Amino acid sequence: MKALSLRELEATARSLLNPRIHDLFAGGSDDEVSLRANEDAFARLGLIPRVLRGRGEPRLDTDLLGCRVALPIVIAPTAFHRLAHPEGERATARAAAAAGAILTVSMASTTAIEELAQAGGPLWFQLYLQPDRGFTEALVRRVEAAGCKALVVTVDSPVFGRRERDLRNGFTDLPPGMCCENMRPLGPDGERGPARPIAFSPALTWEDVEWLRRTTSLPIALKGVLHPADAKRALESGVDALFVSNHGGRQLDTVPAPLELLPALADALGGRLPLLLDGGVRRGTDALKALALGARAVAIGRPVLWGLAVGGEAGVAHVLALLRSELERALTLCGCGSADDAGPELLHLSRLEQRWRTS
Ligand SMILES: Cc1cc2nc3c(=O)[nH]c(=O)nc-3n(C[C@H](O)[C@H](O)[C@H](O)COP(=O)(O)O)c2cc1C
Ligand SMILES: CC(C)CC(=O)C(=O)O
Repeated sequence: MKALSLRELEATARSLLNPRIHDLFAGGSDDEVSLRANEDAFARLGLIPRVLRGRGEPRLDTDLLGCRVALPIVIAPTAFHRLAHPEGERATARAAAAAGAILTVSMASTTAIEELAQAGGPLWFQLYLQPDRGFTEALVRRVEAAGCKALVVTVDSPVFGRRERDLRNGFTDLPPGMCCENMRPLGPDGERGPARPIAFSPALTWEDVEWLRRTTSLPIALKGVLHPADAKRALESGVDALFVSNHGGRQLDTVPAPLELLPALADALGGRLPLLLDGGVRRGTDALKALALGARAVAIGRPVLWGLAVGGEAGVAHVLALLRSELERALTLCGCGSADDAGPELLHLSRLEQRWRTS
């Protein structure tokens, strides 16, 4: 029987996965306060529907960084899909292409970007800026040549978060035969060298982002900008979008849920950059709440890994189909014909929040 919800799918994935792999995917950093906060924030925010608006069947298609997509739900970058299913990222890419959804390929993908491009769907590529600019530039050229439509630069990882589940389980490395395929430098004849480790650098600055801006004409999204002052700074660096994300609660712990930080970021930017949100999106109503608070789209991380673990390509297709139909239903129940109709008036804000937002 197919899972009726992402929660059911998560439970099935848990029963199928090796517990160390399950923990690697499910876990957060330190006390996992942010991890829990992400889902809780959606549950705590209520929706107040509008009625009798006659908007008909809702439309989900939209534009994201120059890509026409079938739904405002993006696949967030997650590492190591081949640990979830033997076909790994290839299965994810095929499911995303069939659904008309963007797949953001992780820099820690266990499949080469050229192979994923064969699925034919729109791809974004997630980058950790490496201190070796020559390597970073070569990788950017490689993903440009593969046809990626945007770069998603993750900026919340000047050091890797401390994930105690992995330390307890002794998970330190990928099994033999698997590596971060895009970290293998291409030689002059196209042969691939050994994979380099991904470097996390506390020395990176806005100047590195500006260097990247000068180095590529691809749209650039910064992932993990949470402070309104940084959002304003991002405008000056010439980037094209921000991912409001706490890395699924895996980097700095006790960072509030992105949903709670979204209004202040939207206010700071005043519509000058599109915002995407990830962290804890498990229902169509969650996506609707983020859209109502000003996100252009949401992204999902772990649900895709659960789908892969349970059913490979069909499992990921099921994840996207469930969220799609739930979002359509939520929009219809709220009297919306599209995400454009969804605004903060649909949200049950506390009196305190209402006063703050109107002051
Ligand atoms: C197993 C796993 C691996 C991840 N790998 C990456 C990664 O390689 N790069 C990155 O920027 N974010 C990575 N993330 C964070 C996701 O892109 C995303 O921010 C987060 O998973 C969203 O929260 P959700 O899992 O609750 O949907 C990873 C998250 C998980 C759970
Ligand atoms: C292995 C890492 C590069 C993937 C990551 O960002 C994460 O696990 O959160």
